[in-house]
Amino acid sequence: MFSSNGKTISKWLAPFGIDLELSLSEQVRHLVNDSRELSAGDIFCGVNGTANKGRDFIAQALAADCHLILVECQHSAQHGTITTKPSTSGIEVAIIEFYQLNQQLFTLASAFYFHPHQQLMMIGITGTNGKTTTSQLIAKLLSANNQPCSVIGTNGAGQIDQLTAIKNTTPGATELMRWLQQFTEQQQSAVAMEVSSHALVQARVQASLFDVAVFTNLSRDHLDYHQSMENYAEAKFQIFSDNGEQIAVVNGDDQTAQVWLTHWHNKKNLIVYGRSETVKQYQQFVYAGAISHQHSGVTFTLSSHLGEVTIHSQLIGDFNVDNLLAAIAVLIHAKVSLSDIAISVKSLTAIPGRMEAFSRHNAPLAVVDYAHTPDGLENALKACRQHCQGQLWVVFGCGGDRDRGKRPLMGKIAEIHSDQIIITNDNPRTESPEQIVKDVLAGCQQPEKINVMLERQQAVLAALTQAKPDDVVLLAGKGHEDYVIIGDQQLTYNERELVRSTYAHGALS
Ligand SMILES: CC(=O)N[C@H]1[C@@H](OP(=O)(O)OP(=O)(O)OC[C@H]2O[C@@H](n3ccc(=O)[nH]c3=O)[C@H](O)[C@@H]2O)O[C@H](CO)[C@@H](O)[C@@H]1O[C@H](C)C(=O)N[C@@H](C)C(=O)N[C@H](CCC(=O)O)C(=O)O
Ligand SMILES: Nc1ncnc2c1ncn2[C@@H]1O[C@H](COP(=O)(O)OP(=O)(O)OP(=O)(O)O)[C@@H](O)[C@H]1O
Repeated sequence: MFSSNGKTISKWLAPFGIDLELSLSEQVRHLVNDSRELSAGDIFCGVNGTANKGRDFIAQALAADCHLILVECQHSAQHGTITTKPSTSGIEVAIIEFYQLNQQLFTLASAFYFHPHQQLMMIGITGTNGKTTTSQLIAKLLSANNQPCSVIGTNGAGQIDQLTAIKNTTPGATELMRWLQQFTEQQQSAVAMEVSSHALVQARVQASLFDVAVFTNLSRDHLDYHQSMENYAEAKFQIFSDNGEQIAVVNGDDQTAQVWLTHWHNKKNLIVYGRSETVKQYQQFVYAGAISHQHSGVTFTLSSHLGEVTIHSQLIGDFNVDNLLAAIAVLIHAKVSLSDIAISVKSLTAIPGRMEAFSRHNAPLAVVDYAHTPDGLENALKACRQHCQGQLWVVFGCGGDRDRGKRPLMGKIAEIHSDQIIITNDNPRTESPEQIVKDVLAGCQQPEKINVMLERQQAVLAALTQAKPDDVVLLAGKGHEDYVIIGDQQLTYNERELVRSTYAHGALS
């Protein structure tokens, strides 16, 4: 049996106790765990999930002319049992019962694709906020320093200027290994990938995958899935491996990280970053001091265990200083000199939809940002305030069919940190938009500064028109997304384009 790149994988299933001889001339394509994505020649891995069982999709896999079917079985005694069924084109396809297929999928996919991660510096970034930004900063900075680095995350997978959309922030093991194999073929030397708490709990990835594990911060999110903050923190902690080789890069200013650090007295492979002097106590540290904010960005003194350098960046807001520090720690680990780091940071531009600022003569500064959690909104507003001479406006909403508890918290935060508020649609999905707004308003006490305008484009244009040139308008929640989900419909909506075209051509009166 041969994989798509021609190397033999005839012994692929032997370590899993499955003795299957397939003809060496047969060509197989990819491992796929979703029947909706199968093509002829693929191997279908029918795992059991939270809602479905893999064997429910055997018929689809046969209809897709797949090469082989692995299907998760209930009992270990069934493991390795092989039956056959004809595919649509009449070929007998082997169906192999596989015990704990879901748990084994990572190892199975790694072996199938010849452990591509071993040829790459694997950088995993986890935390409630900052994963996308930090991963893209790392990729841009490493690539600028002759270490081509791809990304995998919310914005897609691939090289930073040609991302392909993917279903999950952190793909399942089969899709992940396929991407990694592609990156090795493209002569990439590193991958900066976002690691969601869901992926860690569901074993889509293993800690041992990562040469570098970055933790940004922890705040309230995804409680519908994790139930408690303790479970959520434990999920994030799973990114750290105790094999002694992985380097942990953690935010020393974050309370959850501080608890972990107290247990890590003797941990050698550790870089602690932050904006508090306390991070300097660690053997390896990255610290930002003397931070100053200008219209053109931020300037700070970077101190580290290797020395000091002045950093200027066009990015705005203190949390971007944190994201830069995390990225700089990774670059230091990758042996990039401090002076080269300073040069490459200077030419970095904002990541699309992440505190991306748009300006026009005689119009307010508009900042498009993906903030959609209470903490994210608060940080984005605080960052905008640092750059605001007049009034601070915010246009935001909350998603439907998701964590309802955060809605009044976001209302309250908007009220505390801004002068003018327009509450609008985010992705209401199947919930009533009016009810979502009511939930947001439950956290508010100053109706005089709040307007409700459900149609999002109208809300954005109203804010840009009514705000004064020295005001700042934060458009929070959509970021890079190019749609709004209302009911079951995904409608085209691109906030970055809306602002760009309004500022390029539109009349603001
Ligand atoms: C709740 C959850 O996390 N579900 C994830 C989980 O699916 P599941 O176990 O529920 O799958 P299932 O529906 O029971 O189906 C079982 C198996 O049958 C397959 N299937 C299913 C239907 C079908 O027609 N054919 C088929 O083959 C599925 O691909 C799956 O392998 O495993 C799948 C494969 O890895 C994931 O794609 C899926 O993510 C769903 C789509 C999702 O929306 N997850 C969100 C909550 C998530 O993971 N988000 C994080 C980012 C969070 C953040 O914003 O930070 C992420 O990493 O994306
Ligand atoms: N280090 C940070 N700390 C706090 N907030 C941040 C940080 N970095 C970015 N943010 C804010 O959080 C929002 C989400 O940022 P980003 O997309 O980088 O995080 P994320 O962890 O990838 O989130 P998601 O998985 O939801 O995309 C940003 O739009 C910004 O407002």
